[in-house]
Amino acid sequence: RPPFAAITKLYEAYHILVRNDWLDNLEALHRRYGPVVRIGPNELHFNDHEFCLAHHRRPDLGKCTNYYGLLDTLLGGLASPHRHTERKSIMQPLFSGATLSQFSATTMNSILDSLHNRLTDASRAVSGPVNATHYLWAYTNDIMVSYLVGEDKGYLGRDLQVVHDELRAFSAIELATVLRTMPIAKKAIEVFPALRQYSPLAWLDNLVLENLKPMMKSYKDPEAHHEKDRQSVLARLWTQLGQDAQIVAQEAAQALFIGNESLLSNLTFLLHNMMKNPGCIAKLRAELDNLDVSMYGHRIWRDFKVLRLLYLDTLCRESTRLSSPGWHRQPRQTAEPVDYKGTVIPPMTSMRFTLHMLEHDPLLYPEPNSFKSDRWLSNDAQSQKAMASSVTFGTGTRTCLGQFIARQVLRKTLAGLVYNFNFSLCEEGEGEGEGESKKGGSEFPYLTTYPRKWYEGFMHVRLTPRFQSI
Ligand code: HEM
Repeated sequence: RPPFAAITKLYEAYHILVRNDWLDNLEALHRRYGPVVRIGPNELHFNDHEFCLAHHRRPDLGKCTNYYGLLDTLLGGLASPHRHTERKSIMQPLFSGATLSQFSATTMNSILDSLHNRLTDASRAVSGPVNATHYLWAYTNDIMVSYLVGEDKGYLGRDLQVVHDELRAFSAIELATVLRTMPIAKKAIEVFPALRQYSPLAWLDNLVLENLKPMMKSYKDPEAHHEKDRQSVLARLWTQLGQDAQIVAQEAAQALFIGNESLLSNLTFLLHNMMKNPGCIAKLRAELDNLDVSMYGHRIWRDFKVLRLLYLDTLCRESTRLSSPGWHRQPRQTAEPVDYKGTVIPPMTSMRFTLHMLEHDPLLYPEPNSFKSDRWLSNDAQSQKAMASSVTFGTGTRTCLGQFIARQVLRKTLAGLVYNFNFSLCEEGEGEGEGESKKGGSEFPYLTTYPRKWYEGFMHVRLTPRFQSI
């Protein structure tokens, strides 16, 4: 089961790079063979929600380095649980607590103002649809870059198509697949690190290094010292991660890379789900109407109470559940043998599960492919179990570094958009400009996370302001 997978990792490469049917194939294998299937020479894939969650709580699990490719010296890919705990204890406070609250109440709000202004202009000036993918991409980059390097690059104020085309790191998943299925490609990058310059991560490395250099100078030369240079998250990473430029640059690039694309994807799903479920928009507006708009006008993201709205929260939870990408597995291994329902799994076997499959578990989420945000409203035992079993932001000790930022961005942005604009989805193809892609096969190609270049798809939205003056 399946014999080719037992011999070579090219089985995986074939289904991802050639057939482009990895998730469908995986689901078919589980239907045929049960909850455990072999997907590589030393790799088992599990579709057993309870077991996966319990297993991932073990403190001795390591990440499998071949899967995490270029991330394997960074927080997101460090194999050793001990080294990961050390690194996380340094990095997590920089992505939560006071640092995040300060950012959220100042810069994040200003960037939301910019998004709002730009969309207001677009909704008044343009008779046709807007390319929401371009807007959201510039917006998520403004958020992530300001958070990391402490400087607002103002992407939302520029030509949005140029920002999108220049900055989006396409084909990253293909690169990851090549690195994990063809170890020689990974070795080549280890031996010749300069090759990374030709990877989708190059622009991020350069952006971080460009900001790291003046900061390093500020530490070396007290004359060039600017206090601001030492307060950014990047500066704090620099001092706290042992002033190692390469590690700092790559940790920051990793956070930018994951953050940009996952926020874009999640915001796109949110808007898509709203437009497909207009009843939810009406209910959300009723909840938003309870806020006191006299203080902030229509800029309701400035009201911290937005982050406490229950219905808004359920919409975000449901949309994030549905947006879990099918390519993302969670491979872990341990030096101990593992008992799986009476069968002993040898030490160092790579044991994996796919977030998407657990997030679509029909036992926990009835009608798993439907957008049913009310499933998060109830307080009964079934809902509590569903809540506790959610793996949207990962599992065990290796949960998402950016989950607190992400939660705030999703809630504030959705509230601001729904409160201030009427929007509807254009038919596929309608509003597509010259040179824009429609490839990709799926009904809504813009929902693909980390797409290939030319296969990205764009979400076109018809937008009108809800209020006369905003
Ligand atoms: C809604 C948006 C997001 C979702 C659904 C999400 C999901 C995830 C998941 C499932 C993992 C675990 C990956 C694994 O174990 O292989 C993870 C890890 C990670 N995420 Fe996110 N993420 C989101 C936003 C962000 C943002 C905005 C950032 C940037 C600050 C970020 C940075 C990271 C990092 C650095 C890790 C590795 C953490 C570690 O291993 O300790 N994520 N994320």
